[in-house]
Amino acid sequence: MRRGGAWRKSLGARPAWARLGQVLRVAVHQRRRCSSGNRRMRDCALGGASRCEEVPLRLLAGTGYARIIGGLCRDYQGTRNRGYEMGQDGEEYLVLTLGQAPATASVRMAAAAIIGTLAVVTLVVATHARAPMLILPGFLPALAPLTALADMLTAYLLWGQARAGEEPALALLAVTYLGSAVLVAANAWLFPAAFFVARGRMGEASAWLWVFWHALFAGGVTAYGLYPAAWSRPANFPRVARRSAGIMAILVVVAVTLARSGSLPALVGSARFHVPAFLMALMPVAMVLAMVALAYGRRARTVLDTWLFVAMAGIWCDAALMHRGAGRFSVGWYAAHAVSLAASLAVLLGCLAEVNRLYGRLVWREARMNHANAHLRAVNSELSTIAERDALTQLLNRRAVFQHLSEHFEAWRLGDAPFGILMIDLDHFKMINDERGHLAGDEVLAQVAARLRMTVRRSDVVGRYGGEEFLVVLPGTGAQGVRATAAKLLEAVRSTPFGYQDRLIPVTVSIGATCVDDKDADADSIIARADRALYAAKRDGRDRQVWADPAADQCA
Ligand SMILES: Nc1nc2c(ncn2[C@@H]2O[C@H](COP(=O)(O)OP(=O)(O)OP(=O)(O)O)[C@@H](O)[C@H]2O)c(=O)[nH]1
Repeated sequence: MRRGGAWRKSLGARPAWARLGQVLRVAVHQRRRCSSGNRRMRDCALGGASRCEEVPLRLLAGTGYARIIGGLCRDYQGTRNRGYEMGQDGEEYLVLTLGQAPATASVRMAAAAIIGTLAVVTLVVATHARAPMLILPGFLPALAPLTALADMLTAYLLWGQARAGEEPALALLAVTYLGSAVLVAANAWLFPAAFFVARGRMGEASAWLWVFWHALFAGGVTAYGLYPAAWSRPANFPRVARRSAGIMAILVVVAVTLARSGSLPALVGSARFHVPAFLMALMPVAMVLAMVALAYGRRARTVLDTWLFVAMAGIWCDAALMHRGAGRFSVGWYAAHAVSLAASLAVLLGCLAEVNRLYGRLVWREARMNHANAHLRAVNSELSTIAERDALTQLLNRRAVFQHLSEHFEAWRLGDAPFGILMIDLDHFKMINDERGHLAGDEVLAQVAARLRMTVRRSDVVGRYGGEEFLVVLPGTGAQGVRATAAKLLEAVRSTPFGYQDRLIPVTVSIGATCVDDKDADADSIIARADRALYAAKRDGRDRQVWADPAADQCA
């Protein structure tokens, strides 16, 4: 059974509880989306036998990615591997481009409002389209560069998106926009009296370039709309990008050459731009075909497709107004060019708005993540303190001090200087507990610990090894230094009694001292030796140190 194979595979490395939570979140989410009654969407449900289970999954639950994957499922069935890349840890991550981000309700409403406005403007202007207007020679030279620039920027934006997601269809669209920019520029360049003094056939070349430009744009968008989802593989990206750029370059060169050759039928009659009826009839049909391709080929559900739909609607209005107008410098002609600039801006501005919106979300998400990370770091450091420290004395606990000892032992084995240790035990501590209570005992322990810590060097390691027993590790210290330190500690504890409430409690300690030896197999054997010395110190009368001689005097 194919169902859910990839999902399970990609979830496989995670703990069972995390997998269950993730699967449930996706299932709940997709069921919610599927409840709209749309069969295709229902197919996307976790248990459905659609192709959406081929969508590799690396969900970041609660970040909105589930929704996007739902959108992908619905809109791009069978687009296996598309828009994904392998992370360093071998997991697949979603790469979201504008060609995949689903259009939000507000984007759709804005697009619908713009199309409505365009339709109304076109209807109103169409009734006066034939009226002649003042001849403004600077109009086209001013407008066309803007249109060409908008197309070029759109091409640049789309190319970036295409490369990021390795989407061949987006590359095709980017190349279409680039070709369109070149033809717009050529159309304005060859327009009579725009840049050159008018002569010859009254700018036939320019008129034909206008036709080629519209035909090429409609053709490119249709190809993008009908681009088979099954071919949308990253592996196809370089080939499709190269081929479409090559074909577009040939088309543009052919269009400019043909337009300039003078071999095409005249479009401009009596100094007026007049496209023959058959061409004019073809033009809106081509636009409508492109819109149908967008609506049914790609379902126009993504941000990009939505704005592309607006652009096509604008160009349809442009062609209709040109058709209704009475040639150059009529109301229809002026309005058509203005609408065509608006159409060129549609995708650019729409996509920029989306990029801004996504950037805003990214910034917020990053801020939230930084905050969460800071919190995590604080909790981690608190946890490691709890794990390492003894709550009563704030010294290292037994595990941590033993860990330090083991590390020093390993370092010594690898050639570091020898070290010594002191095993320190409070004398008759039971009596303090029995006579003054456990709270007094606790207080004495804490104060002794602080005094031990203060007496030794910063680099020495002091830990609470047991109830009233402390372990001190003295790195880089020879026998003489170890003995001297033990003497200092005996004196530090003995010299000043410890205060508890308004009483002074005299305390002494016994110390077993030793240093690392060649015969030591591990840290435990040093501890055992120090322990024996401590026992001897207790036996010999307490308040003293006893040196446990290693066979070979490493510490000398
Ligand atoms: N208040 C307090 N007492 C503790 C703590 N840990 C261990 N003790 C007590 O320390 C005492 C240790 O008693 P013993 O092992 O007989 O040692 P001692 O009385 O110091 O006698 P010597 O070591 O032989 O000098 C016991 O009464 C333990 O209950 C602690 O965290 N707080």
